[in-house]
Amino acid sequence: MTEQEIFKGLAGVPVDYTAISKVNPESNSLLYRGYPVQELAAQCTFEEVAYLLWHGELPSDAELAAFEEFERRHRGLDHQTKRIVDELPLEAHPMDVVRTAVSVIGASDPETPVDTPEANLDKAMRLFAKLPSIVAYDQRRRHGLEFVEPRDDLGYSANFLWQTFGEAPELAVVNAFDVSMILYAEHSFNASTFTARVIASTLSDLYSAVTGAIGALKGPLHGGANEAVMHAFAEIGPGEGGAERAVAWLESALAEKRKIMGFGHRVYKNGDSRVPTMRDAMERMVEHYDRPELLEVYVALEQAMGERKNIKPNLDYPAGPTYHLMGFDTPTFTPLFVASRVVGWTAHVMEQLASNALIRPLSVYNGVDERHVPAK
Ligand SMILES: CC(=O)SCCNC(=O)CCNC(=O)[C@H](O)C(C)(C)COP(=O)(O)OP(=O)(O)OC[C@H]1O[C@@H](n2cnc3c(N)ncnc32)[C@H](O)[C@@H]1OP(=O)(O)O
Ligand SMILES: O=C([O-])CC(=O)C(=O)O
Repeated sequence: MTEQEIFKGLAGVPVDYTAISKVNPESNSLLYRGYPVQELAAQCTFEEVAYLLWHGELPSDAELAAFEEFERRHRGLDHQTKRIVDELPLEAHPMDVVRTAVSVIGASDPETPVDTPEANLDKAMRLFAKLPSIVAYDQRRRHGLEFVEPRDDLGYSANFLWQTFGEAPELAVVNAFDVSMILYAEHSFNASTFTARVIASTLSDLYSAVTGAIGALKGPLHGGANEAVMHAFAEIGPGEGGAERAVAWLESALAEKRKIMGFGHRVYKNGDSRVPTMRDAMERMVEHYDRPELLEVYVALEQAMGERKNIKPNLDYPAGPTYHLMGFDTPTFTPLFVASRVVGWTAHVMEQLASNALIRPLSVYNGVDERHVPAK
């Protein structure tokens, strides 16, 4: 038998072009439509960045105003979606809830089969507007709290925090949250985006692509890692002496051959381009909530992981503690990632459809040789 080379996990294999973002591990940079993500995080709102990712250009004042008006008008949750969310068990993982809610929205939308670029953009913008209501409400219902109606005098991030906590959020918190949304929005052919593109390539619909992408994001090797980071912090435990406990925890986790969540990356091998910006936001939140012990654990674990394995943090490492400080429940962290990445997923669905080829790679068979059912 001749040995045929295979590319396990498609590692290092380019499978298509994209004009949406450029991940460059050599220069440790990430560009959205040509703009460095750090500049966008410093100077733009998440709404502007979403517009950029979908349209390819930053919006003019009039374009932004029209998009913001659309987004604010579509924030509410219809009765049917709310009723179905209410029927799901309170123990259901929030990723399962958000996946189901997107599926319900798709099943109820008469436009689902219409796949013109205009119809898909409209669906993408409506999903973008509705996801905060779903994610916020799911966290609240687990605490026995009612749905909080959106406020159309607030921008996307301020309203997201308002709908989750039912209190007017402080500006510093809104800014840190907005930065996290911008950083999470897009990252080329990661596993969930590739899933969305595979689904789109069969000429299925945009909601199916997003539903599948949510399933792919849930896993701890991908988006589920932001939640898993906080499980590690919980295992390390609160209180004084966090740095020593973090190092001891790491030693035993590595001895048990556990993967340390929030570290490592398929593409970046010298650190994730988004981490310094997210870490700044996290440090602002540590100061804002006066929780220096959390930063102590963060720094100790990062340093020990560098010394023991020479593996650097990815975006999920600073994002997890940031969301924890803001008051989000740990299982809500990955749905926050969904609310942001829906922009990237839907931009990729539209890009895939604009120049589609069915995605269908080959496999190399290594099962038993041909054989025959014995004659009876
Ligand atoms: C937003 C995002 O989705 S970013 C990714 C979030 N995921 C995580 O944080 C999960 C933890 N990280 C990992 O599991 C990995 O680093 C991945 C899945 C992200 C990337 O994996 P790959 O590119 O396939 O790297 P691979 O798994 O081959 O790692 C190479 C070596 O580093 C080790 N390694 C990589 N990451 C880690 C980690 N987080 N903890 C411990 N060891 C690790 C591997 O065990 C492997 O060691 P070996 O050669 O002795 O077997
Ligand atoms: O690119 C990846 O493989 C994972 C990642 O960082 C992301 O999706 O943001």
